[in-house]
Amino acid sequence: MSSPAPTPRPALAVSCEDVARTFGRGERAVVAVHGSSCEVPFGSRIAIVGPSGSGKSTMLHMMAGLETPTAGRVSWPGLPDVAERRGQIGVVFQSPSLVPALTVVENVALPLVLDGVPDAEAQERVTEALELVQVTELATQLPEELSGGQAQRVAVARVLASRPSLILADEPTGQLDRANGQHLVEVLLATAEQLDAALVISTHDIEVADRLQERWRMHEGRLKTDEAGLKRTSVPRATHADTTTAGGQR
Ligand SMILES: Nc1ncnc2c1ncn2[C@@H]1O[C@H](COP(=O)(O)OP(=O)(O)OP(=O)(O)O)[C@@H](O)[C@H]1O
Repeated sequence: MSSPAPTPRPALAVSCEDVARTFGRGERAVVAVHGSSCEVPFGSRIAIVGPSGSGKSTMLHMMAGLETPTAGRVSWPGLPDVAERRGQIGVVFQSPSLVPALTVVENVALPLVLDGVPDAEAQERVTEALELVQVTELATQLPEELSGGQAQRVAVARVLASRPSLILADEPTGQLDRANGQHLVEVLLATAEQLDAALVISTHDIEVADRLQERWRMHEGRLKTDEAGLKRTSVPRATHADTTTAGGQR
């Protein structure tokens, strides 16, 4: 008797339906994102461009599940297991946010330790990630001993070591010179390729955006995914969505 066919992986890493995010209340309320929708399939390479304050970080944080939308919903059809999802979504923050008391190697290993990855495998992944972003020689340094650009590369190594299937990078090259910035984008692209991950990068740098297959634009809190040059044909919509809505996760 033949064994049952494996369940195909749903195509979408994340889907946002009419999401909005307001900070503060009353007169002080700031609408960072107005109703915006998008779909990010596994394997896609997307740049989000837009001026400072247009809502790029807020949008990425909602895609990561770090911010809860005040309206609309975010779902991760291809990452339905809430417990596993934490390790599957890798976020590179605008500022590196390393743990000050831990060395570079300990910072990169931390998520793996927390996820219970066996020591030998964790060590292998950390070594590989440090090599990829070319910071091996900084392994025993503390964050306070690093330049901004070095710290950002370490933060990227920490994400790569987790081998995520959705990589969300917020201005990852903002603190790097041109050559290092280009190298980092190549590393993110190569890693996404290797992992068949979705990669979304917010950036002000048009050279970075040019390296990616699609370009979306944020303007005054509204996301436009249909600019000229956008080339994705239809993406199959998954039927079982684990969802974050206004009011929290379910
Ligand atoms: N936690 C917060 N509390 C209050 N307002 C916020 C908060 N986070 C973001 N905002 C506001 O929401 C708007 C969008 O901010 P966001 O950081 O998402 O923009 P951005 O496009 O990523 O900007 P940049 O390119 O400068 O990082 C801005 O007006 C910002 O001041």
